Amino acid sequence: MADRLLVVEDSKPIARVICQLAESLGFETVVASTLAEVETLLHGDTKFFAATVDYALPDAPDGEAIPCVLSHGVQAVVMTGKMDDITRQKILAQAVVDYIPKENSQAFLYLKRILHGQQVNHENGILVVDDSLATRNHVVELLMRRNFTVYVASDGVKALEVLEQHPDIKMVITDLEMPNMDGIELTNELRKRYSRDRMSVIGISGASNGIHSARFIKNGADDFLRKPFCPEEFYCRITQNIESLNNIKQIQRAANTDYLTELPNRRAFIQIAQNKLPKYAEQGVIYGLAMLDIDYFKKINDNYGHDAGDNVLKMVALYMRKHLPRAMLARLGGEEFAVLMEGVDEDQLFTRLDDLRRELSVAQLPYENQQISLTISIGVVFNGTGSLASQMNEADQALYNAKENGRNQVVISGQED
Ligand SMILES: Nc1nc2c(ncn2[C@@H]2O[C@H](COP(=O)(O)OP(=O)(O)OP(=O)(O)O)[C@@H](O)[C@H]2O)c(=O)[nH]1
Repeated sequence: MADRLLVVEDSKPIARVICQLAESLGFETVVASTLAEVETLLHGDTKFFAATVDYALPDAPDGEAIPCVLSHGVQAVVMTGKMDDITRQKILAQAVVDYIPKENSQAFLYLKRILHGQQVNHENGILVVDDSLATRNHVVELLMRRNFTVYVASDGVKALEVLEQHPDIKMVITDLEMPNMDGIELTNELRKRYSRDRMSVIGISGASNGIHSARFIKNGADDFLRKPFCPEEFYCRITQNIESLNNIKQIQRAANTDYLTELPNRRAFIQIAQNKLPKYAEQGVIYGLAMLDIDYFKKINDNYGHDAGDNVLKMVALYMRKHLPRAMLARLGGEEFAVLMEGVDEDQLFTRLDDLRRELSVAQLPYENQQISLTISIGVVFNGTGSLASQMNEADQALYNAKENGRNQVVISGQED
């Protein structure tokens, strides 16, 4: 069921814009235009994930809807036309997610970013390291408001233990002075274990000069906060660092994924297989490497068009996923795919690949109003001994033999006769 967003807003056009952007994020929206309506809704059975709260309403001109929403355990993002410092202080003194001045259309883009963050931030684990319980609790409370998954440790040594147990942690916020292992030593240790594209480190210190920020950064931290910090600055730095980690992850994923089939591409296959082969040899794991190619694929493009060809490539990838759920699959390029499968003997591997071949050979792949039939050829190396490149060549040679022998077959290298 969709999460529900309460939109507290007396201007109908603004409420409509907020509802549209919230619905584009998958929220179900309920609008209230007065404090009285808010109270009625919150006393009812409807559960709300969060609320956007207009600061001034006809029956609540001075932000009275904010404590009302918060007292019902609903997170509030405040939208305000008032920009003065007293209003800002008054809003920030309450446990709101954020406040957004309604100055221009940027405000709505920012709101969308905040709401999306509230939906997905639980996927981001953040470790807070501080020996002061008061500071730790303050930072934890700020992070919880933004729905992050939060862990705590009271010094560097304990922080490393927590990190071992929770691989989902993406960010460490660490104080400088702590017993056993201080923030600088911890940052150093973290950088030995986690690269910058895997983990973000933010240092915190109360020192008034700039020395500590430079020390943190030079020891591998990504950012620095000076105590006392205001919630706005804190959130800006956290969000920016988390977003850049997630952007790097997305770029890495795009660079390693075939856009059409969403299988790993050649680069990813080679990288992963090159890591796996020495481990298989070391641990005596049995495995097979196969090259798979669609027969006469050019004719499919010629007869049905390039889009139909693309669709066939996607369908073949789906059949491969179905028959080889535990194998590593990849589209190497064009109409050529690769399979790396561990823990199966030669007969089992042959049977799985041949089942895939057989099912595809009798399938009628639908495309628009047409049914497309095809066959595939597969070349396999079982428990190869050479480098990945030489095993791929060997599998390619077996594939070539499968094509030469009439296509629509699986050939295991060394068993051609
Ligand atoms: N639709 C589509 N076609 C592609 C794509 N990449 C490569 N091709 C086409 O795949 C075809 C491959 O043709 P060939 O290498 O001659 O091989 P084939 O027709 O499958 O013949 P055999 O492999 O000998 O059975 C070419 O026509 C390419 O244009 C793609 O991403 N989408």
